This record gives sequence, structure tokens and C-alpha cells, in this order.
Amino acid sequence: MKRKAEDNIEPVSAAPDSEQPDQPSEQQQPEPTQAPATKEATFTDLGLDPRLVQAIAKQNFEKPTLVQRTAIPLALDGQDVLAKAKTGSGKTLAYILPVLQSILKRKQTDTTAYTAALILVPTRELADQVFKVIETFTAFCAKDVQTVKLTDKVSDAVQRSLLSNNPDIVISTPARAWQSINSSTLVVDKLTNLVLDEADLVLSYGYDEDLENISRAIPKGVQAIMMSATLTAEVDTLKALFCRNPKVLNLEEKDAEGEGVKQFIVKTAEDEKFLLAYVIFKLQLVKGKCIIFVADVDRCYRLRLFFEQFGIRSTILNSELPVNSRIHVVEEFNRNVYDILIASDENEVIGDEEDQEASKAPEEEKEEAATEPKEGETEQKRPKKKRKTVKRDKEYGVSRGIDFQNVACVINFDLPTSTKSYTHRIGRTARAAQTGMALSFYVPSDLYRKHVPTSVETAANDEKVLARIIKQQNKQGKEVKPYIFDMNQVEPFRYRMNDALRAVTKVAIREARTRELRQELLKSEKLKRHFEENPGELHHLRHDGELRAARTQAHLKHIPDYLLPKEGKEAITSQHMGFVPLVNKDKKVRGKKFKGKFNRPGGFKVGGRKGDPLKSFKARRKTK
Ligand SMILES: Nc1ncnc2c1ncn2[C@@H]1O[C@H](COP(=O)(O)OP(=O)(O)OP(=O)(O)O)[C@@H](O)[C@H]1O
Repeated sequence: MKRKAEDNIEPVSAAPDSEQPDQPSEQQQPEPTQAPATKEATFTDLGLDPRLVQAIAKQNFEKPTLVQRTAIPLALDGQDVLAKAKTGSGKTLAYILPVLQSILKRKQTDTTAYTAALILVPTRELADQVFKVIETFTAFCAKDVQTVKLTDKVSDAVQRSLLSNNPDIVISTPARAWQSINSSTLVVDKLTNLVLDEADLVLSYGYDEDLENISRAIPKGVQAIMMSATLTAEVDTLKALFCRNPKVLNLEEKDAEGEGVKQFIVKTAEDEKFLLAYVIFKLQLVKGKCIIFVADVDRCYRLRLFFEQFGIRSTILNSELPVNSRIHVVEEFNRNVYDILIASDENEVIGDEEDQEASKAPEEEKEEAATEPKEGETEQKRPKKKRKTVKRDKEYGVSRGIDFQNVACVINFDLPTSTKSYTHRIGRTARAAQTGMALSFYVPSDLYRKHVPTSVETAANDEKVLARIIKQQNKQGKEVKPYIFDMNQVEPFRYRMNDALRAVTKVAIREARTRELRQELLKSEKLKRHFEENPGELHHLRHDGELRAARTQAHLKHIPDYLLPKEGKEAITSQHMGFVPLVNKDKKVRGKKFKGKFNRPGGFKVGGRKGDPLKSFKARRKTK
């Protein structure tokens, strides 16, 4: 039987609140060994350059996380490292610090300019994020470390000129890196460090050939660091390509009490997903910021137009939008400008062999050019017109690696197609030892009807995928509980949901999609220069304006009292503990009072530990 790379990974545990190591989460796993560096290690103990320590202190990070205190000493020792650690546990810094340290150390004696580190990431969003993290942590040595990312849309001439300065660090997707190496714009002759962030995804994005080419182009003996929250069989390929006897770490870390993601599932019919989403957001049952994952681009617009009917504002992320808009949306969401982000997860590719049966990620997003069915004509009978390919960015991705801050809740409106994808999606909440909630809708086979206009093909497999998700989460000692809505209380909202959903026709979706794309392109290209010169004005650029593609009905924006449960909106759900509030939307996460999110006396926290958030929270969002 083929062994998975995961089986070879050596588990290392840490008990967050005690000196005792955790119990292994799987019986068949070998006994966890004690982490090489103790939990008491500070950043100073790691022997880092004082300028780096100063930058860390400026972020109020009190101590390294498990992956940082374990991987950094090994990397500083020159070893190759392959680390698996949970989402939001600080992996970025765990590889950036050793890279920076090695550059700063070398520069004490040798100031020649050459590219010493190549950081490969699967998506442009992630490249942008890693670039910003490096900027932050080189605040006190900016002159000594030049970084370039190759994922910006710039002309070849600009790219050439950026690389001609031989930046110390280059961040790129494998495709762009190979393109630049192959054209001799990027010189990697003296490369000393190679990083693969979200290592397994880098492969599943179809970068295999680029990686092989890169492995042949770089010098022998380059130190390799690879990280991900999910490392499976694919990693064997990467190990073979880049590593010499790597130190493999499987970092298991139990959530401290009151931390981590509370996971819930809701059994629902396809149209009821919309009904529940309406109730949840119109009655503000979710407190704080929320990411809603849907299966494809059309679903993004369907849901957004549906929300628009009720005056619920939301913004969208998908692969069609220009990269500048995408990055701006993420930034603004992190600045608490938007409460609801609808993200499509189109690029999420199959995780492990088991998952492959159930899921088929589309190679290319196709838009149906067919017109709306005429009255009496069913979806099936309608002759399919020629499909036209919509241009989308293959290097798009938000469910992996993006450090969305202070997200109270992730809703899987459409269940992902793999357990891996589930892990990464729910990892967008409860980051950095905070609290969060994940609510996943699933359509059981008896309720799944093909050709319901709102349905997605993948829902046909929801039950199978869900069974695997639950199994995998249970293996890690995590519970996935059913979330019960009192459907008698929800039912009165149904006719409004139907009314709204009827208005969101395929034509409306197509129009919204085109309109937004046009607007975003305009914002992205035409205004780029203006905002480069006036960055302070960027906040005027919003991405949640009404699309107005569907006919709206004013009365839907209000909720008449007779629709509400007599006992109050809390009566809609039988569990009150689920929806977690965001304590203070306006509080600056990195303000002076912020003590670091891992160990923060009086610091920031997404959800409280005690009490019923529905009772204790005072809604801040404006009444729609
Ligand atoms: N030592 C630390 N103390 C406090 N906060 C930290 C520390 N290290 C990192 N963080 C913060 O934790 C958050 C998550 O870090 P990061 O994005 O590196 O996680 P990750 O493990 O790469 O997650 P993912 O698997 O989703 O990519 C970031 O906001 C980061 O600033």
C-alpha cells in the first residue's frame, strides 16, 4: 500500500497551558516527542539579529508559537525543514525569520548583492501577504534586505529592472519564478534558501513542471523549508526535488480552552441555504465578520444579489476580479470595512486520494452563454448554446494562507469537495489562538435535486465528503456538531426568500458579473496611478456597492414584526453558544494596547470564553 508522506512525519506536541505534552490525536501515530525548544523560549533566545527582535517586539508578539520555536532553531542550524502545523499558527514568520537572519548574518562580512532566497507560494494574494510580512519584520534593517515579488502586473521591462538589482529575496509563484529564471531575468546561481509555503497546494495548482525546472536551475545544497497545515502524499515529490534529509515536523497543538474553531453542520435543502443565510444575516445572528465560501463565481453573485434584495451588504472575492481589487478587498476586510465576504473557492483542488473520487475541480471556469429559460421551458430542455471561456486567474486563492483577521465565522454555504479544503477554509477563523465558528451547510442526497436552478453539481457528494470531514476532524480530537435551527420559526421568512430568489435570475447574475468586472477593472487599472500617489484616498474605493442587476423590492429590506419569533430572535436556534461576537470592531488589532494575539493579557480576542454571546453582544452594524 502506498504510504502517505504524513505517515512519515514525526509528531511534536505542545500543551498550550501546561508543561505536559498532548496526547497523540491518532492511536496509530507514534508517541509524540517533546519539542526541541521549550515553550518558554523567547524570540531573543532564538539568537536572532537584534533588529529582527526589535521588529518582533514592535508587533507585541510576546513569544514564538510552537512552529516558530521548533522550526526556527532547526533552520538556523542549516537543516532542511518540512513542517506541518495548524492554520493560523504563525508558519509565515517561522520561515521568514531564518531567511532574514541568514541574509543579515552574511551581510556582516559580505555585502555583494545577489538573490539569496526564493519564496514560492501558490497564489498572488499570498505573495502580496508574504511581501508585507517581510516589510514589517525588516522595519529596522530595510536597507539591508531588498525584496521583490514577481506577482504584480507590471511590464517585462519593469520586472527586469526590479530584478537587475539582485534583490536578496524574491517572492513568486513557481510559474513566474521559472519564467524569470528561464529568461535569465532572475539569477539564482547563489541561492542559499528556498521556501515553499502551502507546499502541498503549490503542487496541486499544477506547478509540477515549473518546480522540476526550478529544482534543476538552483545550486545543489540550497536549504529548503516547506510548510503547510496539510501535508500529504504530494510532499514526497517536493522532498525528492528539493530536500536533503529534512527534519520533518508534525506539530500537534491542542487548542487552549476557549480557543479554536467551533464546528457545526446544518442539514439543509438547496433553497434552504438561502433561507438560512437570509435569516442569519438579516437578524444579525452572526456577530462580527464572516466569510461565506461558495463553489463558483456565479454562486458569489447569486448570493450577493440575493442579499442585496434585503439590503444586506456584502463584498466578493473570486478569480475573475483583477488582482489589485482582490488584494484591496482583503486589506479592507481586515480593516473591518466589510462584515460579509463571499468568496468562491474555485481553485481548491483535490487533497488526497480518497477525496479524488468525490471531487472534480474545474480546470477552467465556464460561463453558460445560454439565455434565461422561456416560460414553461425547463432547464434540462433548454438547448445549450456555445460555452464561452471566461478569463480567470489560475493564481487566485483565498481559502489557503490568507491571514484574514478577526473573522468570527466561516460559513461553508457550499460544502467544499475535500477534507483538505475544509481544513483550510475553516482555518480563516480562529487564527492566532483566537475563537471562531464554522458553520457548514450540507445537502443530503434525498434533498439534492439536480437542475434546481440554484444548485451546484458538487452538492451531490455532500454526504460522502461530510462523512470524511467528520472522520478527519474526530481523528484530531475535534467535534463537528449539528446546529439546529428551529424551522418553525424560520418558515415565515420563506416566501420572502422565494420572492428574492426569483428576482436573482441567470441573466441578472451574468449582468452583475460583467458589471462588477468592468467596474473593478476600471478601479484597478485607471485609478492605480492615482492611488499610488494618494494612498490615503484608497478607503473611498469600496467593493460592496449595490450591483442593481436584479429587480429589487423595497419592502424586502425591512422585517415586519409578525415574522419575528415572539420569544425574540434567539428562538430561531436552539443553541446560543454558536455564533460568536466580535468584541470590538473598531479596536486596532496592532494598537499599543495589543499584547500579541497568542499571549495577550488584556489583548484582542474575537470571541469571549464565557456566557451567551447572543445575549451579551450589542449589535453594531447599522440597521439595514
Ligand atoms: N509569535 C506570535 N505571536 C502572536 N501572533 C503571531 C505570532 N506569530 C504570528 N502571529 C500572527 O498570527 C497570525 C497567523 O499567522 P500566519 O498567517 O503566519 O499563520 P499560518 O500558520 O501561516 O496560517 P495558514 O496555515 O492559514 O497559512 C498572523 O496575524 C500573525 O501576525
